Amino acid sequence: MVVRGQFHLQQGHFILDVSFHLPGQGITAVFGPSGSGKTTLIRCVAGLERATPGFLEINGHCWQDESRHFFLPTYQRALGYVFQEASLFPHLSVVKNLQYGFHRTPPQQRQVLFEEVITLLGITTLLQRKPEHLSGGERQRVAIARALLTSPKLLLMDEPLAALDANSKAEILPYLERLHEQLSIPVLYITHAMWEVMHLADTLLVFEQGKIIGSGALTEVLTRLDLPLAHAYDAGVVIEAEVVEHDEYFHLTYLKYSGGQLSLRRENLPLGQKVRVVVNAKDVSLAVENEVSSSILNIFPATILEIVEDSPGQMMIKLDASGTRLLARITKKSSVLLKLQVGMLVYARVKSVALL
Ligand SMILES: Nc1ncnc2c1ncn2[C@@H]1O[C@H](COP(=O)(O)OP(=O)(O)OP(=O)(O)O)[C@@H](O)[C@H]1O
Repeated sequence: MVVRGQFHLQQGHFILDVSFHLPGQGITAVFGPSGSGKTTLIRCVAGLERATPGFLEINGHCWQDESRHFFLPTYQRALGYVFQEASLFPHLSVVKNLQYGFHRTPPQQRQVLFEEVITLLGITTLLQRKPEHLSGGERQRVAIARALLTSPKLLLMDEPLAALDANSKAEILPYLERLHEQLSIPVLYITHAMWEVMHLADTLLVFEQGKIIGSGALTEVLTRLDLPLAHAYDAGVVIEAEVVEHDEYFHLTYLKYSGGQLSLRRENLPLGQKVRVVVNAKDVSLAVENEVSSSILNIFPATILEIVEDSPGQMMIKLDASGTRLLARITKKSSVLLKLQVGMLVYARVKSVALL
């Protein structure tokens, strides 16, 4: 199951020139500076622009193939589109807004149940309200539900949280996470916020000046030292882990991940719960010996994969800690004093692990 495409489109001075091959499920975050072409890509995928050459196939369904002059118009593409501002019909109640899309999909093509989507987005108690009586976060949850109820083969989300305040963003994220766990629809998710990428993305597409400069699994792309992301202030990695133990005496929670165990401040989470944690490059220091006298709890043996100058006087080090990628930002002076080299075994000391 894959989503693959290729578009070439000129608009004024701007040229979109991309080709991509993405997993057929999960969330692909589309990330890049303003004006780099993210919305243009989504418009091509939706059939709102006709790129030539152009090709698009969604899990075996061809929507465009210019080599045989084939272009499926937007209204025939089974896609859901969620924008920054939820565009609900103001005169209809929430339930009528939802039924509108649901009933337009022939019963034999429906892939989701009405009740299932309402429960998933937590909107059961909002059904009789008019959109004007909903908060921004609630409106956006209804907009997502409405898009899902059309049984799309692809969900396009163009900065769906950008217009919300911090509280509404935090309120809606768990619903997006659930959507991601429980539905197998591929999602293209445009955002400017690294925080959202780290929370939600499985795959990352990085845009610059109309081109895709990086694409692949989230951490693989986040740790590519030739891309700007690994040199941003908040550069870091995401680790998928599971809660395995709580230590009441020391007020710690232990997480298991593919490379071993991590501890963090006691969190009220059930055992077995899957979580994501972020380890920022600025919170990782390196030692050439394992100092047992250190106050740091999370220390991992790791091999240096790459070393590059990050900014004047600062180095970015890419590490492999038993199969898990880490980034460490250290001073150039420390790098010279420790005689760091590619292939060397070091100890990565992680000062802080943040639960997402
Ligand atoms: N109809 C058009 N005619 C000419 N240029 C256009 C047209 N539509 C978009 N552009 C230009 O194409 C470029 C890419 O725009 P696009 O909206 O895809 O960027 P973006 O990455 O989504 O930006 P943002 O993050 O600010 O939404 C911009 O330079 C924009 O000015």
